Amino acid sequence: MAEGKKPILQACGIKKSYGHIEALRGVNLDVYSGEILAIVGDNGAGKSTLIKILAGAIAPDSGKIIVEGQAYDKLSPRQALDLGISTVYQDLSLVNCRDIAANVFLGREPVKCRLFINKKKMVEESIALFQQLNINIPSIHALAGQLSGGQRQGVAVARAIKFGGKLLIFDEPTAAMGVQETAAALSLISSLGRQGYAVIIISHNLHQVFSLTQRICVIRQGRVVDTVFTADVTPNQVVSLITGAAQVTA
Ligand SMILES: Nc1ncnc2c1ncn2[C@@H]1O[C@H](COP(=O)(O)OP(=O)(O)OP(=O)(O)O)[C@@H](O)[C@H]1O
Repeated sequence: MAEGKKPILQACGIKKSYGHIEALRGVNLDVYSGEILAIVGDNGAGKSTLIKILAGAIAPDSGKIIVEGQAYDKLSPRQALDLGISTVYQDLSLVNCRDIAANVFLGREPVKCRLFINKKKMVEESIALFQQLNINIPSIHALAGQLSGGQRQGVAVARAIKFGGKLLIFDEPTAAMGVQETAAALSLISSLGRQGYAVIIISHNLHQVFSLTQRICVIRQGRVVDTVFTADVTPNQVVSLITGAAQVTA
């Protein structure tokens, strides 16, 4: 990345086994603010294991996670969130029977007079956030259960950012979305990079990876085989890195 720029997050020598399966065999990764980085690899390569470790959902067997210069052996989910690392789940994290503002503030509602939930503040701040992120929603008072997949993802992103998210992780962000929703979700992710957030996406869709990212980290059998600038490679080269097939040159 840009010379002199410090990574917001580094994974150093991360190893993780499940019984005799070595899911990660010493993974190194740097992530920078303002970049969208794809992690690609075949099924079972270790992508999900890596992001679960970064998000504090599982602990590595060894290695370090360095966030803004501070090294950790492992993170708890709470610690990861407090450090600004947020995984954006489109389905699991919203309460369908509550409205959008309630979902943005879920569990961290502002109070007034030390007693009452300050709904007005929640609504105003949610509206401002959706404007900043250019997310279209039918109404701030709509219930989460009435939203499309893309809009739900928007609410999840708004919540992550509202509570200090600096590195947003998306696992297959457009899986199960229609064409229009996919376009809106990709445009939102793109704008996050432009606004200075760090973004990691896991995707099997190389077309998406090439249209969205600045760098691509390829994982094969638990190892990072290469991290490349998207502009410097072709999709075929990335496929070769994923599969380990030798490059055939004309
Ligand atoms: N909880 C678990 N228990 C046992 N083995 C696991 C567990 N989670 C992952 N693995 C194994 O670890 C390896 C890496 O899995 P992981 O889910 O990280 O791969 P992935 O690259 O995300 O794959 P996919 O693209 O299919 O989601 C695989 O061999 C998988 O079977």
